[in-house]
Amino acid sequence: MKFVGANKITFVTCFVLALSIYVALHGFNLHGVILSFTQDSLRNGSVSDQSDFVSKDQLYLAIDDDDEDVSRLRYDYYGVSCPFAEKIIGNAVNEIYKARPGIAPSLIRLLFHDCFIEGCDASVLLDADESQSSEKEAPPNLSLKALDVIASIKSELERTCPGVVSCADILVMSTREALALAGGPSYTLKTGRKDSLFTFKDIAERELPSPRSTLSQILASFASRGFSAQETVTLLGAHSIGITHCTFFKDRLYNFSGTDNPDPELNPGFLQELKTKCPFSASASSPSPCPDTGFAPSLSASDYHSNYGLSSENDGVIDLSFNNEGGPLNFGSRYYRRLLQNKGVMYADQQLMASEETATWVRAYSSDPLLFRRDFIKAMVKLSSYHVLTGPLGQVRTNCSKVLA
Ligand code: HEM
Ligand SMILES: [Ca+2]
Ligand SMILES: [Ca+2]
Repeated sequence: MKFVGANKITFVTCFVLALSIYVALHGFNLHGVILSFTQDSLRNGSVSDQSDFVSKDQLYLAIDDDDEDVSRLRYDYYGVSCPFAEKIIGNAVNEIYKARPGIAPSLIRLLFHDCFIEGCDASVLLDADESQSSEKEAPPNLSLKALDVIASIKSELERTCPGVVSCADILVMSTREALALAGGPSYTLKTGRKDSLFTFKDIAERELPSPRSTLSQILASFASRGFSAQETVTLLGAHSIGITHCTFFKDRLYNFSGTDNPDPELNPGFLQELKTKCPFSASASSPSPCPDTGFAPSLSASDYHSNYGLSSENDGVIDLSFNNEGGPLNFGSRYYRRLLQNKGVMYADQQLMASEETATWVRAYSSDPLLFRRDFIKAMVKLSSYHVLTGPLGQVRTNCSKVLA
């Protein structure tokens, strides 16, 4: 019996070995395809300097551009270099989620804010240093959470496979796990993202959509990143979990567009409910003062904040899941049903009803949770792969908040 057992082990070892050789060859063949494609374009004269001495890596660089990056992500990218990476991330998210279920929406928002600004490159996680101020300091990012979750998973992975798993990949994989725990759909993800060397505070401040955006602003901002109107409606379904601070919609309750009256579009019953949770305060009519400088909103300060208000510490919050209205499987659909009743919390949310095209998708998702889940998977996979750094571009940080020296 012992002998047979040993044989079995030898057989398994050989099989695994053969499989990895096959995978290695297969990988090499794929590289060959890229090479011959490159040589074709060299022959066609699109790259001028043809040399027999050009190494594979140089050729790789020669064909590199933004559109090539996504195609270089792979399933099981860490299969050899860190085989338990996905397991470690999954277990960690599970453990943290038990104590803090709020990490699910917070991670989803963190992913959105990272990917939307210069792609999914963990640029949002970097601290300020001598050479650059941090994206985290941009007003829309001041209310981000769960950065500590990524940091703690990163340090666990650094103990197992030092310097291997990028922060950008940890963010997309952790978010996928958290979303599934929160009742959202699950999906498979390619990996191989690299981390940026830069953080983009000014771009984040300018380009993250404001809760006071109009539909055309929202659609333009998503369209410039390749997302259709339908995909934009789909992604906003993430607003069916998590929280929103009163600051981001309080003007709708007390002084909408300087009228001293509520937003006439708001459902009257819902208006009363929101007023109870977000009582009138001096800052209701104009966005709150800068907490870092402490000065009351002067003209320039309120201009600064009118794009994206800042939340103060004693600001109330609204539960976007409304006590899990409709049950966890209503992830997404409940958001659209609420929009149909004029119960969008932010002005930007309710704007999805402002055109026939987007309203059609709101109606479709409100009545067909499975359609929503299918589309949400596609949109999240697309968002998670938006404008990634791969191959020789970027780096793998060892600490997610610091560029590798
Ligand atoms: C027009 C586009 C969007 C605007 C204006 C917007 C704005 C906001 C604002 C102001 C908050 C409240 C933050 C707070 O009070 O702490 C929020 C929360 C959230 N957003 Fe968005 N968002 C947009 C799109 C998205 C997208 C595309 C996603 C993901 C796919 C997303 C996911 C979330 C989640 C999950 C939360 C809850 C966060 C938490 O509980 O920590 N948002 N959003
Ligand atoms: Ca890129
Ligand atoms: Ca980014």
